[in-house]
Amino acid sequence: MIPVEDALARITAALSPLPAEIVPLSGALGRVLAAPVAARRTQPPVPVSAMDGWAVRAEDVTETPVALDIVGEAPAGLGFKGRVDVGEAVRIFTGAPIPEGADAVVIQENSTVCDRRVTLTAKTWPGQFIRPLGLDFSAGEELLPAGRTLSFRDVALLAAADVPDVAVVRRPRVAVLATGDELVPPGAHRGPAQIVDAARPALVAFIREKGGIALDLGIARDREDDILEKASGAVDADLLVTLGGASVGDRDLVARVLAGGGADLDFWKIAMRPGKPLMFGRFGATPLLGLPGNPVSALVCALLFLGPAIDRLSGRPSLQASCIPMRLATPIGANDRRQDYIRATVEPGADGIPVARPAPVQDSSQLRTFAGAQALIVRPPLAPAVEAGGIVDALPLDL
Ligand SMILES: Nc1nc2c(c(=O)[nH]1)N[C@H]1C(S)=C(S)[C@@H](COP(=O)(O)OP(=O)(O)OC[C@H]3O[C@@H](n4cnc5c(N)ncnc54)[C@H](O)[C@@H]3O)O[C@H]1N2
Ligand code: MOO
Repeated sequence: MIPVEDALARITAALSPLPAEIVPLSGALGRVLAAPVAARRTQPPVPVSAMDGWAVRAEDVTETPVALDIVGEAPAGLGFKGRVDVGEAVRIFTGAPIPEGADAVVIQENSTVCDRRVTLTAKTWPGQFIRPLGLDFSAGEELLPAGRTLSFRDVALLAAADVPDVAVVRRPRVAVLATGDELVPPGAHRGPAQIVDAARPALVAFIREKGGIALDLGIARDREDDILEKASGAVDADLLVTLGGASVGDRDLVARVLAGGGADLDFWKIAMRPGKPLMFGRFGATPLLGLPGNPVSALVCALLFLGPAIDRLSGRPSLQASCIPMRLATPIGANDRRQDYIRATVEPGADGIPVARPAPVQDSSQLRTFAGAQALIVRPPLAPAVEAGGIVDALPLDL
């Protein structure tokens, strides 16, 4: 059994970011930049007004009230073609270029208009309510780094910077294959003791949530030919994830069968609970992550290993949540040699430290406590017992 950190390091070292492709900005949300993006224009491209009001020479408005001649209008996107001379004002709107000669804007709330004259009732100073050239960014400046997962805010920035398309890392294609004679898909006709395949739909969802493309290879029966045939559907995938058949039972065939069919295992079994029989290697040219069958084991391993694997293929730094200190609501015993991930709900703590309440039973078949968990308490190998009120490390899930 290898430690969790070693397993993670071996998985990420065996994978590299996928090649880039160009996508229009309309399809860029959630994609990962393959290269830094620079602004293609300066914003604002000229000094502009930040308010609706009057473009003036500040030195004409040092004493108020003062009446100025209205000599024109500066709409946004167009501006006023002439200049503002001594004793003159131009009607201006938010975003419009500041006319030549003007160096301040008086907001319209501080003005009254009579005939072709405006009376200003508030003093101003050079630069007031003017957005200088390049206030936001300048052409050629790097706006976003490679590896950035694009948010809707980034889309706004790139659009404003006149960037119509971007180079992003190709989406990882991740194939998922469940194994087991006992499994039936949710909703299908089944025998009284058959088991519903819960982990495969969960993995498909997880892969999508991580920005990958899930290739659902279905359920393979516990037969060599079926496992090999279905696994061969991953030939174009960037990663093959299998579920189950990883342990020592007579029907736990996955490692054996895939090895016969060209798989090369780097490791098999890690010092972790749940999730001991985790495998990693290659099936032909395709990287292979073999998750244990117990559904909570499979999905905790997905969080800890599949997530970072997809991040690595996607060319982004791993977004894995890091541990934070939490206070224990109930005591936990000393740990053995496997790093433990204990499902817990979380309550606010009086001193600001969140309080983690471990589910009383931690069987790796119990999906309800997994769905309801807000954190996984991480117990390193051989960690001593902790009393109620003691501090533990925990990985927040979706607090
Ligand atoms: N004698 C031993 N038995 C077991 C050991 C061991 O070391 N010695 N390890 C246990 C641990 S820990 C785990 S985890 C499981 C994992 O074994 P497998 O990967 O071979 O999993 P299966 O036997 O195929 O399945 C286990 C269990 O989970 C159900 N299952 C499988 N796939 C799914 C799915 N897609 N959705 C929902 N449930 C699934 C399956 O029906 C079994 O009930 O082995 C322990 N045994
Ligand atoms: O590792 Mo198993 O995952 O303890 O149930």
